[in-house]
Amino acid sequence: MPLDIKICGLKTPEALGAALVGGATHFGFIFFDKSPRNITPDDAGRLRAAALGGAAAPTTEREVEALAVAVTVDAGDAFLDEIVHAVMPDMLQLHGKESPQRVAEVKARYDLPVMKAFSIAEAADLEKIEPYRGVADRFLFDAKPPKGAELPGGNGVPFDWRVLAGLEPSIDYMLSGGLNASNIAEALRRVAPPGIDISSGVESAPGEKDVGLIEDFFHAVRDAEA
Ligand SMILES: O=C(O)c1ccccc1NCC(=O)[C@H](O)[C@H](O)COP(=O)(O)O
Repeated sequence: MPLDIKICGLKTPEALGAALVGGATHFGFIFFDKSPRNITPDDAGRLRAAALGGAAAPTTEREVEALAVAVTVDAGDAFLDEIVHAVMPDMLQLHGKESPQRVAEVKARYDLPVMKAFSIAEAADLEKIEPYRGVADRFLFDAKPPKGAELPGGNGVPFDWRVLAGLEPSIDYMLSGGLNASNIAEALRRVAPPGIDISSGVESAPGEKDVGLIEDFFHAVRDAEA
């Protein structure tokens, strides 16, 4: 199976263009006002539209097919309505404490696939996914936020990937948390995840995506795959 690659926290056409040219299968927008990657639904909608037909327009079929992911944290219906209306995302990523019932409700309300994020530190944390199986379409395994961190994700810290060793092979997920061009080869070798997700590792400062770092990351992924 080809590896899914999500570049998250995009705010500029340049960064989105670099992600698409590099071969991202997913691109993420963060709708969380405490995040340095926060973007308004209207701005994300414009960026997405530009990616489909403007300055950052894709030139290959693979780029056109990349999926827009809207990332929210315990968002209510009114905010989700606004995001879905403005962005027309292909997938919703729920990165808060959403219950299985809430995930099911969101899926049904928007008729969109949902990726549910979980903070992982030890093998026991994986038990939390059980009630979400058959409800969420995909999981995202991220590190637990460091003490005092304001963000549930995007903290640039990895977790111990060995805890994924016992995971059932049928579970579809993205590996996330502190990935970068230097550690992605080891992550792919050790974990062989169906997908990977990166944000801080392609930034020059919190929330500032760097086109050069995005390119370096894709080169590292392609070298590791070769
Ligand atoms: O990135 C954020 O600022 C963020 C804020 C609130 C909820 C989720 C957030 N990010 C979600 C992602 O999917 C990130 O890509 C993921 O946590 C990995 O981030 P990083 O460790 O920085 O690569």
